[in-house]
Amino acid sequence: MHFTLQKSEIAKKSSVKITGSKSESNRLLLLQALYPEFKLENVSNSDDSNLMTNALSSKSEIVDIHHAGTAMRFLTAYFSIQEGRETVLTGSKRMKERPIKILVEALQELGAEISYEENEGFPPIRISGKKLIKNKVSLKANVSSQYISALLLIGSKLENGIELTLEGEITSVPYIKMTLSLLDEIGFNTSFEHNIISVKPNTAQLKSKLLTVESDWSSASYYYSIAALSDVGTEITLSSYKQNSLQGDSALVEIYKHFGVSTVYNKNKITLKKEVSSLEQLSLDLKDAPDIAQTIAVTCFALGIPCDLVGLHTLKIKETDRLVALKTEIEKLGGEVEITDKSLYLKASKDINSMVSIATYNDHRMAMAFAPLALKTSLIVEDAMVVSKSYPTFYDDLESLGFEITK
Ligand SMILES: O=C(O)C1=C[C@@H](OP(=O)(O)O)[C@@H](O)[C@H](O)C1
Ligand SMILES: C=C(OP(=O)(O)O)C(=O)O
Repeated sequence: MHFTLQKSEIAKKSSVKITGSKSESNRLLLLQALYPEFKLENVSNSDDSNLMTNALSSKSEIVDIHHAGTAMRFLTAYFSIQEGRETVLTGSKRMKERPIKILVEALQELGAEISYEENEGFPPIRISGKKLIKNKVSLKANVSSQYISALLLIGSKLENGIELTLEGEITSVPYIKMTLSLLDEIGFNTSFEHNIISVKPNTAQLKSKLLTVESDWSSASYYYSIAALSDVGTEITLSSYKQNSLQGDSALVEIYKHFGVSTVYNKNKITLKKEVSSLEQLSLDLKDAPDIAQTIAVTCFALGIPCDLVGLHTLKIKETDRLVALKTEIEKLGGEVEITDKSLYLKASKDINSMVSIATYNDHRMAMAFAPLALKTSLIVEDAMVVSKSYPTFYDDLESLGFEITK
């Protein structure tokens, strides 16, 4: 269903409670399935986390994880060590185009039995769960950090733990560190030095524990964009966040200072405040925070600020080719964009075309990144509920700020 977002004004002060981080939730759900002794709170209510929960308790041979990339990668590792269980792990049409060979080969090297059901290197895959004996493997680290996190998550269950040697440039590093920090928090021993990562085997009895998932920083990015597009003095309070986040997208705090958005931490809340800014152009390397590239590109377009974004080599294999999708949709609105396989350059623009229909390509972040534009002009968001992949209540929360949305 398409939603129309009328040109809107938002309240001077508003607040929103955002669901738990999808990335933290999907790691912790898997770890909880391996180690039932701990409990979780503020788990993400996203489709992807619900799919993860259901997949982990599924008894059927075919497990379909739709568009959920982290679930696909993490569950490939998980089902590889479920001794005696045969699983066909599949997903949406797009999931069948998202590569998994690097992870499958690493698991096979450790002794896993995995075969391709359709195209070599891509889901669906058939996994015959067994005990993995080996513990050392090398893999390419510049395609997706999710392969590395998947291996680390099961590492503690292997007889001798796991030791990974990462080849080439390491991408999306904060997501790897998040995995290690969560393992540390539960009580495992991990290390990450240069290009070697290890998780020691689980020997001692783990203590039961309540773990609280921090709210999602990628979801917060849309409010940073809204604040950047708002009048000076506008304040938006978001919960529940912490200053020492495990999520790399908390880089938003520094990045949005360029747009005049300051962040004040108060207990478990952050307040974004729009101040005067004189930004003329922006250059950023987003290899550590790929999921906020769309948000930042649209913020710059809305403000008529040229930007040069690099480190975007992972964007082509996400929910859609996000580089092509951004170029196509920003150009419909009147902008001019140049892309390569790993970068995006947006020229300065003055006018924004009105009532443009934004295609979302089964990508939640396309819908959410363009929605703040309603502060500048009316627009249509196609297949608007695509947002449920990570943030099901997105439009209700925008309405609470003052956005006028015709559903
Ligand atoms: O591990 C994770 O939770 C994620 C890692 C990142 O993927 P890549 O490492 O493929 O860039 C990110 O884009 C994705 O949304 C979530
Ligand atoms: C890339 C994303 O998710 P995934 O890879 O888990 O599908 C995302 O949420 O932006």
